Amino acid sequence: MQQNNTKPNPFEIDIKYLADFIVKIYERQHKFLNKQLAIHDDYINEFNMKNENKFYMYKDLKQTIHIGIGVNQLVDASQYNEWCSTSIAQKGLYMADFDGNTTGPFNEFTDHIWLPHVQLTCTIADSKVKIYPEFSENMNGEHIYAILNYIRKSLKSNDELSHYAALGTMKELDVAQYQQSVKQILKEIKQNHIEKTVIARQVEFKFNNLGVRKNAVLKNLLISKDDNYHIWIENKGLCFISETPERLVRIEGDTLYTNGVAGTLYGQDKNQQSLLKDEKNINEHNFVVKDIISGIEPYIKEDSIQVGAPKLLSNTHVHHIYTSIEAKLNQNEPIDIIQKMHPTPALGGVPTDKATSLMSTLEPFERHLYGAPIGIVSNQKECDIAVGIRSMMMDKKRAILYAGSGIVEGSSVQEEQKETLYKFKPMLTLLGAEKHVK
Ligand SMILES: C=C(O[C@H]1C=CC=C(C(=O)O)[C@@H]1O)C(=O)O
Repeated sequence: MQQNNTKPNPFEIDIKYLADFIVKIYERQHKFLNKQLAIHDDYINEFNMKNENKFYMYKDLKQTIHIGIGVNQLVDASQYNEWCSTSIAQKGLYMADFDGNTTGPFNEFTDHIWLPHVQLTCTIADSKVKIYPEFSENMNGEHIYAILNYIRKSLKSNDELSHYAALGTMKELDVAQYQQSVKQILKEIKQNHIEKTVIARQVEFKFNNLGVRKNAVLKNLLISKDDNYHIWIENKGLCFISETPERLVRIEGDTLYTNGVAGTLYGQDKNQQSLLKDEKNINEHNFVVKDIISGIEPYIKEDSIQVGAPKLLSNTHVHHIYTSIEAKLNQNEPIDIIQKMHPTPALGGVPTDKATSLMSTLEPFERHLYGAPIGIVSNQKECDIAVGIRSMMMDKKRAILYAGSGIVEGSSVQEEQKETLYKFKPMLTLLGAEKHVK
């Protein structure tokens, strides 16, 4: 990243062009990486091969968008403190896979901080977007500003992409096995071994031979009105995409912010406020909040914790009970805190060990980035980390969608199956395929 501590000059665009601007950046990734200063052809080819389709976009709950193009360096999470001791302020994308087993499709990135060649941080104030470009030492800054300028000149709000629908067939996978698993968990709960276990399932959306228009899917993610994290991580054409309401942790200065999000009502035409009075959902929510608080206790100052009153968090397809939690840190070790907090019972269960081992014997697939901590980490000991639910892994031929729900006493197989079907809707909407779920 840039070799000085001064804030780079911001680049400004009108907010109405934001989605198109980012889609165009996505389409022109190679242009950002190609023209290096005085580097001969072989190097350029090798450089392009290495950086092929390595891109991320992470929009946090404060609407700040972080974009990364290419990989300049991968910092192993265990080297975090050494990285912090370098004087240049840097930030990058951190991801873990769900259970720390690094055999997933993004295995070279998991438990690493991905420092891109070009990083764009977009902040929104009034109706303007300020874009702060930063770039690695071997990049040409003038070249990057020239591409940004070129894109700005070519902008005309392009609605066409957002009406796109991917054509294909949808299939719920392993339904009988899922139903059996919910019954099995309910049995374990009755026998009092376990209070809550989250079980997930998958839907496959196979594209027809036209394939998928990735730039249209990205645009749909960018124009989504729901107040969630929006995540796109891509490596060699394989994309992990998530629209998640779950914050694991945000650390800003000496303050830690986290949320309990659990307890669900699905569908649009229901009395949403009733969720805040529903005993089963309140119990499920309380497990999560209690566990999060005990997880952060070693890291926070006594009596500094502020827990909000439970509120309704409403999205287009599903609504949750939400509790904000804020505290002052007594020690700031972001990576340790992330690893200690994950998985909260919103994704694992109570007690964590028993619930997660039951979950892994019952789910017929690896979770990889589904439910994993993903977010921005800086060497100034700040971070903003989401949990990768309501997500999909997409390539040219198909998308595998993931969603789960917490099973507690009083859960029913049909209700949980339906709830998860609604939780697939945000990803189906990005594909323009939501009509597949009635
Ligand atoms: C595991 C998921 O949701 C979790 C997060 C919020 C509410 C949940 C629930 O009410 O079951 C789940 O614990 C998912 O969407 O895949």
